[in-house]
Amino acid sequence: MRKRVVAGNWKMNNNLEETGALLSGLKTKLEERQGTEIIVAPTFINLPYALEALKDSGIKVASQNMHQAENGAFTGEISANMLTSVGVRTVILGHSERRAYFGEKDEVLAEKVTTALKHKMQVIFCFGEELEERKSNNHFQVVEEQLKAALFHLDKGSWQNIILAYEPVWAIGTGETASPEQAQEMHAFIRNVIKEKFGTEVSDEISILYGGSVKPANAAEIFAKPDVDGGLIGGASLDVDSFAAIANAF
Ligand SMILES: O=C(CO)COP(=O)(O)O
Repeated sequence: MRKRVVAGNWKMNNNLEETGALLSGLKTKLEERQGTEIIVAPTFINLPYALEALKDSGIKVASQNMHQAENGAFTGEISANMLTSVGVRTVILGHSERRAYFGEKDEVLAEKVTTALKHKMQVIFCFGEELEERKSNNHFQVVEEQLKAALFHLDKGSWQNIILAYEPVWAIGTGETASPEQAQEMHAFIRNVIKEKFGTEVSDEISILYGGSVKPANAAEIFAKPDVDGGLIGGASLDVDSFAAIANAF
C-alpha cells in the first residue's frame, strides 16, 4: 500500500513567532489524523524549534534544501549531517525555485539525492515542466529526462526513501492548477517511467504528490485520482485551516 502524503513547503515565510503560531494550530488540528503522512518544511533556522514543537505529534519536519557535500568551504550552506544531527530526516530536493533562481541542475540534484540517501534521509524530489514546454507538447519528455538524470542511478532499495512531487512550474504560486485529468495523466506517465526502469515493486509503492496551487477547494478532486498520492502545498500551507482542510481532503 503506498503512502498518502500531504506536505507543506513554507518557502521563505514565517519568522520564529509565526512559526510557533502555525505549528501549534497544526498540532491541534492534525494530531489525530490517521492514514496520511503530514510533513511541514519551515526555513532552516526554525527546524530545531519545529521538531521540538511537533514532538509526539506524528507530524514530520523537512528541510527545503541541503548541500550535496559532506562538509567544507561552502559558505551559507547546510549539510545532511547537520540536518540529521538535529533530528531532521526528510529533505525537499529539486524544487523549481531552486532550479530557476539558484541554478541547481540535474547533475547536482543527483548528487544531493545520493548524499541524502546515504544519510538515511527521506527525499521529496520535485520536478515538472515549464509553461513553454507544455505548450510545445514536450512536457512528458522533459519530465522523463528530469527523472532519468536525477534518479536513475539509484538502486531499487533506495526507492523506499523517495517521494516524488510533480510540480508543473506554470501552476506554482500562479493560482492556475493542473486539472485533475492533467495531473492524473502525468502521474500515470511518471509511474510508468519508474516501472520500466525499476519494476512494479518500485512503481506500485512510490508516492507521487502533485504540487501547484493546491487549495481546499480543489484538493479533493485532485487527490481522488488513482495515481495522485497527495500534495506538496506552498501558499495554502501557511494557513492552519487551509492546510488542515487539504490534509483532510482524501
Ligand atoms: O511550490 C509549491 C510547493 O512546493 C506549490 O506552491 P503553491 O501551492 O503556492 O502553488
